[in-house]
Formats: sequence, C-alpha cells, structure tokens
Amino acid sequence: MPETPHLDQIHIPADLKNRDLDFLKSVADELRAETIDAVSVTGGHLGAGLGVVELTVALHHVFDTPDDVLVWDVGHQCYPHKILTGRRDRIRTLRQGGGLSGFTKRSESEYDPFGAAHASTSISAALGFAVARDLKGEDERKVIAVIGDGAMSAGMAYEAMNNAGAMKKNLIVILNDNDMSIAPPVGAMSHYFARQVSSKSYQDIRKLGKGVARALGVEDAARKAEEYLRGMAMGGTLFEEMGFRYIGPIDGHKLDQLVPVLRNVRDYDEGPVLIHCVTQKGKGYEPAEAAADKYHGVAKFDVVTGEQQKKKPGAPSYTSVFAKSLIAEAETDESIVAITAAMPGGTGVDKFAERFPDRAFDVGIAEQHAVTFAAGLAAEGMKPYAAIYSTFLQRGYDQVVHDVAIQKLPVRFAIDRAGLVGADGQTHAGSFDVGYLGMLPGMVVMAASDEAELARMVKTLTLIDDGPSAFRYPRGEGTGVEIPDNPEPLEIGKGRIVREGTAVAILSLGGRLQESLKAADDLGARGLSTTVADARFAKPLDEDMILRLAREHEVLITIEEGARGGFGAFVLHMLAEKGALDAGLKIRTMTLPDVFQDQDSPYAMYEAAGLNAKHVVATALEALGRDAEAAKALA
Ligand SMILES: Cc1ncc(C[n+]2csc(CCOP(=O)(O)OP(=O)(O)O)c2C)c(N)n1
Ligand SMILES: CC(=O)[C@@H](O)[C@H](O)COP(=O)(O)O
Ligand SMILES: [Mg+2]
Repeated sequence: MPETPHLDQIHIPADLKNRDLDFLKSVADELRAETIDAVSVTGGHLGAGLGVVELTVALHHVFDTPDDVLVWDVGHQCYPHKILTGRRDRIRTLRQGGGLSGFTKRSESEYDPFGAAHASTSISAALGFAVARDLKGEDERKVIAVIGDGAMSAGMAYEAMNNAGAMKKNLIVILNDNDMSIAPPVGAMSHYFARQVSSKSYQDIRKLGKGVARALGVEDAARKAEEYLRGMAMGGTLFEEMGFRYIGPIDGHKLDQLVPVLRNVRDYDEGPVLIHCVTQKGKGYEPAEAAADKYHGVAKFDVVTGEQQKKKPGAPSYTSVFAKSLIAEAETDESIVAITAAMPGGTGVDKFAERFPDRAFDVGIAEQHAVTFAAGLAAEGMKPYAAIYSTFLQRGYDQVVHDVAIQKLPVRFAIDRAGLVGADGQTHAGSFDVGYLGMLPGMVVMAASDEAELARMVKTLTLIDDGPSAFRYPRGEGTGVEIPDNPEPLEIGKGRIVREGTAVAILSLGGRLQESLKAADDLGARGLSTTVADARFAKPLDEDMILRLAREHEVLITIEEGARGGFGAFVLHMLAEKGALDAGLKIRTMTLPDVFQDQDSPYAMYEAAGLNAKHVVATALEALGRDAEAAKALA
C-alpha cells in the first residue's frame, strides 16, 4: 500500500477546501498511487482514471460537491473521484460481487448524481440538472459535465450542445481530450481537437507553465497562468458557434492551470462554457503510458512491473471465433464488410481490419450511425456485419427498426457480450436483445450454444439476403469444441436435439446448453429421462420440434441468457396459439430475473439469476410436484 499522508486527510471533498496548490499536488500524487494500487488488486478501468487525477482534485477543490453537480461521462474514469468522495475504504472492492460499481451510480453515493457506463450522456443529463436548478431558483449551484474526446463522437453529445447552446443555461462542460478512446480515436472531430491542441496558444501556455513555475513558484505561476488564460478564450471555434464559451486548450495535469480556470468559470454566469482540457490516458504510471491501449481496461497486475495476470490458456474466445469465421467468409465473398462502433478489439473487427483494411469501418462511439450506415451498405448490395455488443446495440434500436427491418435490408448483426458479462455489471449486461430483435417482423435471430455453432451462424448469415438477421454469443471463452474448417450453414428456423429422453424436455437457447446437459445428467440419475434441445433460433422458431417436445414430455423447460419477454415468451406464445398448452403440459420459462443485477463473476451472477444446472433440476422437480427434492437440489 502506498504512503499517503496528504490523501489520508481527505475523507470528503470539503476537506480539499482552503488547501494550497502544493498540498493539492501532493494529494494528486498520492491519489494516483492509491488508484494504481487499488486497481492492481481488482482489475478494471485504469488508464482513464489516471488521466483525470489532477482534474478530479481540482474539481472537488473548486466546486462544492455534492451541492454542485458533477456528471462524469461513461463513469469509467471515476475511481479517483470515488476515493475522494467517502468510498476509499471500499475502493479495493471495485467491480467485485457486493463491492463498489466500476461506474458512477446514484444508489452508491450522493456524490454520483447521475449513473453512467454507456458513453456520451453527460451533457444531456447535466443540462437537465441545470434547467431543473433554475426552475427551482437555486441559481448558485453549479453543474459540470466531464466528457472524453471519444465520447464526443456520439450524436447525443451534439444534440445536447445544440440544445444547451440555444438555451443559454449556465453549464460547464469539460472536454477531457486524451486523444484516445478505447482504441485510438477516429473521425473528423478527433482531428479537429488535435488541431486545437497543436495551436500556438496551447503550446504557449505549456511553455509558460514550465518556465514560470520554475521561476516564480507554483502560487505565483498560477496567478500568471490565470492572467494569461483570461485573455485566452478563443472565438470562432465549433463550440463557440454552438453557443458555448470555449476556453483552452489547457493542460489537464497542471493544477496551476486547472484551479484558476475552474475558479473563473465557476463565477461566469453568462451561459454554457466548454473547457478543452488536454490530458494523457494512463498518466503517471509508466506501463500504462507505454501501452497501446493506455491500460483502458486491465486484469489484476503487478504494480512494479505492470505485468497483468494472464488467464490460463483455454478455449478460444467467442469473439476470436467470430472474427476468424468472418475473415474466412470474406476471403471468397468481396461484398462482406465489418463495422464496429469504437470497439475494434472487443468485437474482433480489428482482426478483420488487419486482413481487409478497406472493408472494415470503425465509426466511433456512434451505434445509431453504425446501424444506418450498415443499412445503406446493404441497400447497395454489400453484406455488412455490424458487430456490436448487445448492450450498446440498445442505443441503435430505432435504426434497427426503421432503417433496417422495415426496409427488409440484409444487415447482419453480430451481437457480442450477450447475456451476463460479470464485472461491468448492470449497465453492460446483454439481457434484452432477443426480446427487442425477436419482436421485429422479418428478423432472423439466432444464439450460439458453442463456438462451432457460432462459426456455422456466421456462414448462415452470408446466405440471408432478403432481410435482417442476427446471432448472439457470450463474452469470454468458448466451450472447447472443435471448430469445423468449412462450417455447414444452418437450416433457417431449425433447432437440434442434443440428447433424447422421454419425461422432461429442456429447450435451451444459446449459452445455457452446457448447464442444461448437466441438469439432464442429474435428472437422469433421479429416474427422469431428459431430452435436451438446442433451439438455435429464437426467430423463426422451430415450431415442429417444439410442438413435438410439448407433445411427448410431461415437462417442458425453456432456458435462455436473456430477460423475460424473449425466447421463452416467444415459445409460450406459439404454443398457446397452437393449442399445445390446452392438454396440461407443465411448462416453465427460465430467464434472467426481472431486476438489473449487480456485478459479480458471470458464474455467480447466473447462480443469483437461478440459471445454473441445479436450478434447472429444481425447476423440473418442482413442476412434477417433487418440491422437497427440488429444495434439496438447490441446497
Ligand atoms: C454507447 C457506448 N458505446 C461504447 C462504449 C464502450 N466504451 C467505453 S469507454 C469508451 C472510450 C471512451 O473514450 P473517451 O470518452 O475518450 O474516454 P477515455 O477512456 O479516453 O477517458 C468506449 C468506446 C460505451 N461505454 N458506450
Ligand atoms: C467502459 C466500457 O464500456 C468498456 O470499457 C467495457 O468495460 C469493455 O468491456 P469488455 O471488457 O467486455 O470489452
Ligand atoms: Mg479519450
């Protein structure tokens, strides 16, 4: 544990008041060390937090949180903020079961006025706070949003600025420009920011900072910087045109620049202000600064060497199987293109881009655009694979409906991180895609039960040219099955029987198949011969197979890695329509519970969700009236 004599004096942000710059600098240094040490034992988002250490200290020194409202965009950079806002004693529980969330969360602290984890929401939320404040007549309270350069690629940020600029509300937006997203940032705005940073005024203030601080000492240097910065607001920037006063760029690691600038804008009450703050992702920790991803998200690591805990080599990840399979298809089909919204590594589109640089597109954090862009490509005869995490596709839903499905355009959705994802918790769970896609007319929706199935699904989608289609697959490693070199396409709307039995039928969609097979073993040992079927399709359903399961078994259980209103609901609907429930079939639908589950290991989350093998066993026994045995199975 690092020595932290200054940080130890800070229990809440008010303890940072009336402190001089030297003290604040020491707090910042110790806060950085504490953040590094904490994340070394928990893993998590490190680089972003290290880049905002000084900014966090300066904000809490200058403003009166929680009365002043501080909204962090994404929230993955908020670990230093958590340490300063009364959560230091639990900081080594970050992202663990029962521990602190890895993001800002309203239920966790009054210093987190707005929860986040999906990007680019902060300016909209902050404007809402500002308008409410004014309606309540509490004008003295300040509202600040901190948003990254990557998050600035999303439409929402501009929708919010457009609105804020016109409303002329007092609102402070801090653009935290570290010239990084998860991967190097993309897009014209990113180039625009880079031009601002290379401008003469920024280079001048950097020189001024260095020279003057040496000559005058920090307090005098701060006064000098303040004088300089007062005269520095530039006209004519994009932000000025949108109605913001633009200040910067300033060096976000220099408290002697940050503090006076923040003090000035705190007292400015003539409308919205944007401070362009230049920072470095991973700042102050050499292994992070040197890493290509600037330690965006890390496993547990050794603080001295920076070496991250390696996972034991296991089966290939679903993501890598997707990438490999798509590359194989694209070798012989030039119309295949791949799209990612700022997640090239996470989706495997980086691998596709290495092989086909002209056919891979990283559009930035812009899921809405990604979907409609794919629709345009499809309309022109290309075969776009939009590889988007289940949770982030939620943002592009109207585009899926309006631009893709209604026009029957053959966009292929490769939906990664389907189901529970573990440490990222509530906000990142891929719970809803089967429901929200399966309800759309004409959509084909599949779920892979293992990596060989995934390879077959990639192949299958190359053949669907008359409408949209999707397949979903979980985060992490596959099951270790052999992956065929030339995968056979699947017959649309056909499932498969994996094991034949007579009393109980388990109909699994996607990644719960292994648990279903374990449950079948257990039920078999209890004298209940059990059929296990892999549905493969949530839409269209394999009606023949499901009707047969309903006819020939006393109990039918559906199971899926998704919320209510998904696969089980579709099956129930179909069986009801066909009158297959009229004869007294004992049917149970096993889904994620109707709550937003907190983070934990994926296994523990499925355990809490009641979707592991023993839960299937108990469900079957309970359906058969063997309640005592069911209770024992769960014990
Ligand atoms: C809507 C949405 N899409 C994708 C992501 C995944 N994501 C999390 S952080 C991040 C990069 C954010 O970059 P930036 O805003 O510059 O913050 P930095 O990490 O550089 O501090 C991305 C793409 C997300 N959280 N939300
Ligand atoms: C903050 C954020 O949204 C991402 O960094 C996310 O945590 C990545 O998740 P994976 O680790 O599953 O790619
Ligand atoms: Mg960034």
